[in-house]
Amino acid sequence: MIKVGIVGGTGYTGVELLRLLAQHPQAEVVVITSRSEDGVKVTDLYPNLRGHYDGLAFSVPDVAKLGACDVVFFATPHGVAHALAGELLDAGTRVIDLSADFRLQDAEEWSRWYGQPHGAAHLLGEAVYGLPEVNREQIRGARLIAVPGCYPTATQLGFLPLLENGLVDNGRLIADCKSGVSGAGRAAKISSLFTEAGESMMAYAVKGHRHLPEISQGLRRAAGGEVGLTFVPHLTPMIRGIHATLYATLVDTSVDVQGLYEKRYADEPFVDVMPAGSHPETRSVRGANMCRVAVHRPQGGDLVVILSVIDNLVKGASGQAIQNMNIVFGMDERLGLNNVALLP
Ligand SMILES: NC(=O)C1=CN([C@@H]2O[C@H](COP(=O)(O)OP(=O)(O)OC[C@H]3O[C@@H](n4cnc5c(N)ncnc54)[C@H](OP(=O)(O)O)[C@@H]3O)[C@@H](O)[C@H]2O)C=CC1
Ligand SMILES: CC(=O)N[C@@H](CCC(=O)OP(=O)(O)O)C(=O)O
Repeated sequence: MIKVGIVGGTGYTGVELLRLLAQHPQAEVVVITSRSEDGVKVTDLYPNLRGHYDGLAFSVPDVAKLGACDVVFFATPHGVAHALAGELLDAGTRVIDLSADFRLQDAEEWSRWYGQPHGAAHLLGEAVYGLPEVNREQIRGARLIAVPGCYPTATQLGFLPLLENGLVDNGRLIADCKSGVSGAGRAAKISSLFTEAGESMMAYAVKGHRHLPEISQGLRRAAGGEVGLTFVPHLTPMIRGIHATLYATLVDTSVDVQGLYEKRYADEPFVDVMPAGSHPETRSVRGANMCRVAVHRPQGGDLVVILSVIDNLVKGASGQAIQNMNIVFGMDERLGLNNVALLP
């Protein structure tokens, strides 16, 4: 059994880790932290977990206890993993970070976007970006994994086959993305109130969102050179889900884009290429570790539109984190991960 610790167990991604790990045959959660719920039983706060974590209570983060785990997930705001990851790695514990702390390879770029100094730049050299569809070999055996963000997962999986094959104008990429409100975390915020977000939709951070450098970094790697990306996130009145509508201009209109996507993802357990012209809905991935993509050529010209949907809390965070854990420890990548959505 792999002994698991979770830092940030009361937040949305922390609880999603608990929900998914409850069904993992090779992993046992032995430490779960919360500063605000210290001493509270997990099942008292989250009755949906009754019968699974009955003996487990939240405790304040303690490096000695966490360092006795085989792997520690960070489901915390940025900066927390910077402070603790080094000591855990020294203790021989693997670290899988759901925050953005180790996603950008350039510490200065990270500081610019996150508004604080990078707290662990010396660890960036060994941090592996945990997008299995790109980095599976590097993830195997890695000590430190940076789990991609939710918008970056949907956007990169949608664009990758086009960029890897040099099929589009890399300077004119557009990602028009919508997120459910759980993407903003569980902490109280006026913009997340039901009365604010429940019946409204808005774009935000059009001038520049912190996922822009992360997505661009991944797309540059795929394209083997510079890319020009416009990324506009939106908040929509749903709890879970990311819907990415991606636009690119083909440089060769004779290519079979649908066939290319089917081939690229044929062996990927968590990417589903739908029949050409499909309209994947976020509810078709709700609760599932799955990205569904669909290829469109609206006017049959040089415009290609890719639709990509994920559950932000599963393939966009906790499910992908567990997928990484499975690969790191050499297990079947699909263990504990249901890829069947809750709703049709
Ligand atoms: N929500 C989403 O869809 C996604 C989130 N992410 C990323 O995952 C991370 C977690 O997100 P989410 O679950 O939504 O966040 P939440 O705000 O819902 O939860 C944050 C958790 O971190 C704990 N925490 C806060 N500050 C500290 C601290 N200084 N030290 C230790 N623990 C702390 C909180 O508990 P307490 O205060 O009691 O200690 C809480 O359990 C973030 O970095 C987020 O950007 C990534 C992809 C998708
Ligand atoms: C709807 C909403 O607010 N979404 C969050 C992004 C989700 C996320 O958790 O991203 P990181 O892990 O990179 O911080 C936002 O736009 O900031």
